[in-house]
Amino acid sequence: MAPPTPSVNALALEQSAVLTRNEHISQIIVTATQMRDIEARIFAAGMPVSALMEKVAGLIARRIQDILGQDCISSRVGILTGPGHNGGDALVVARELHFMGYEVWIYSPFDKLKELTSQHLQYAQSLGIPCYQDIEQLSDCDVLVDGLFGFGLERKITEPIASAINQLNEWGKPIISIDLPSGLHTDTGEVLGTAIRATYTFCLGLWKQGLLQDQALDYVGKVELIDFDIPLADVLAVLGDTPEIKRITRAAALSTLPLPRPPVTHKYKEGHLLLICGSRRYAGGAILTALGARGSGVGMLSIAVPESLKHLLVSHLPEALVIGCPETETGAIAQLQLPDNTDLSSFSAIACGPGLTKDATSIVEEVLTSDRPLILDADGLNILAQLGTIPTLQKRQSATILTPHTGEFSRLFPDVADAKHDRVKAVREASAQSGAVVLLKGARTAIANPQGSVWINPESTPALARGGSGDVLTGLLGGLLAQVVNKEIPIEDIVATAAWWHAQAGILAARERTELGVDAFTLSQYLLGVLNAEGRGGVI
Ligand SMILES: NC(=O)C1=CN([C@@H]2O[C@H](COP(=O)(O)OP(=O)(O)OC[C@H]3O[C@@H](n4cnc5c(N)ncnc54)[C@H](O)[C@@H]3O)[C@@H](O)[C@H]2O)[C@H](O)CC1
Ligand SMILES: [K+]
Repeated sequence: MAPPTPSVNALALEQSAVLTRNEHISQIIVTATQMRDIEARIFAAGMPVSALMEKVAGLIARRIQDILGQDCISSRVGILTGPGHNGGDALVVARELHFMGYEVWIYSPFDKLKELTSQHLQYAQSLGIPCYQDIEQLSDCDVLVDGLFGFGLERKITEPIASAINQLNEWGKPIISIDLPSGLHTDTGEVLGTAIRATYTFCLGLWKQGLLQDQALDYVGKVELIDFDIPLADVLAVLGDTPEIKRITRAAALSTLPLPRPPVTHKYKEGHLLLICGSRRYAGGAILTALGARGSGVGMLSIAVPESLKHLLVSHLPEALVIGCPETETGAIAQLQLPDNTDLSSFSAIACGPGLTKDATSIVEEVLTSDRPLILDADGLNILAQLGTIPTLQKRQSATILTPHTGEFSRLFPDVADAKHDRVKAVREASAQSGAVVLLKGARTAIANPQGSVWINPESTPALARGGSGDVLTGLLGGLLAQVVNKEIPIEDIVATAAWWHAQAGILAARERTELGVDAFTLSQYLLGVLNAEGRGGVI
């Protein structure tokens, strides 16, 4: 008798469960130690190591076939094999590509191999696949598969492998790295001696932390995850209570957006953001921050600027309530002169800093005493650093978000780990010490909360490396925060969504205008295009 047809609900639940598992796996980032412990659980549960290697390498071989295309004859594939199971993976790939009809050549410079790796080498040779110890022998290959080292790399790569890797990089041929580009530290992404400059990196099972570090970006190429069905239970059992490090994914970012809006609402229910920004010297920063806030869809936007900037802001943002404040001789805000019957607690959130100059110290001190969720950026951060980051923030009870770039970060947190070496560690320490959510800008922006959880934005564009981009982010984040701050969403998730949204707008703009065409004003105009591209133009 045929098994009962699962009800639509059961299928939907199963589908949603699969999506939940896949979505969760795509967010998780692990260290080498965590990966080793997770794989140990799988082996302890009975999965033979050789079977897992066969499964993984089969998936890799099929992805390579997708990339090379079915035209096997024209592709000579060079397989670089190391002493461990990364090399084992590569040798299984060699065998499978050989059976698919590709011309395969192997580079195997190591004498001592792990047992399983040694067996695969022996079988590949028995099939007549040429095997060499000199990298020059593979100089005619069209594409190379890098199975030298994976997450087992423990120390600096030395000769003769270092020279072979440098030679490979000089050839400039496409290189597909298995798990990580050989030579990259699995956790920090630093180069251990030298490293393969990959065209593609097929990360196996779970995202390795090193692949998402700024210092790895010149080496990883286009990264993708090869999911080999690691049970989520095994992952969670190993990660346990350790604070998570997660990739900001599209699904996670979109889930935080205040969409769809309730059919019955009004402008004050959709958040009221107070921006405090600008000076006679930096009027543009105020405009760009305000345009970022406009792009967030915030219900009401108030902008406090020096009086001499008031008409300029009104001309750019007629919908905003522009508050002209008394100004210093240098053209900075001297006093926050809010409209009658309003004070700082009248707003859902406050964003303060872009273009302020350091002559607005008293203003930053005032907003720090407010009970509102507060974002500090640019000169707001420089002034906080002068006031003393930790002692100043320890007095605050409400949510604080800091959005420094690396330079501002080192001024704010001079005693914290070097943000250039290990951004995850640095941003975690800064958040724990300050009690603030800290967004450390970079090619891979990292966000930490005081409990040690970290979000990393895995995708951005060098097009954003322009003056004013950060101002747009501050406004966007402020507007988003003002809309959702009362919706029981963790502050770091809101910050992660703003970082994702901002980067996606840059990517979208660069796709249409090249990486040279994304000035900050243009960036602000592409913000809503991201949601349309995601098919979320206001409708789920
Ligand atoms: N765990 C598994 O069974 C599976 C792992 N997968 C793949 O295998 C690697 C991890 O394998 P492992 O053998 O632990 O490490 P590596 O392959 O990276 O090999 C490291 C190997 O090299 C030695 N070594 C370390 N540093 C150096 C150095 N600087 N110079 C020379 N030799 C060095 C070290 O002693 C090790 O023996 C993982 O990335 C996956 O690719 C499969 O995907 C699934 C099964
Ligand atoms: K590798």
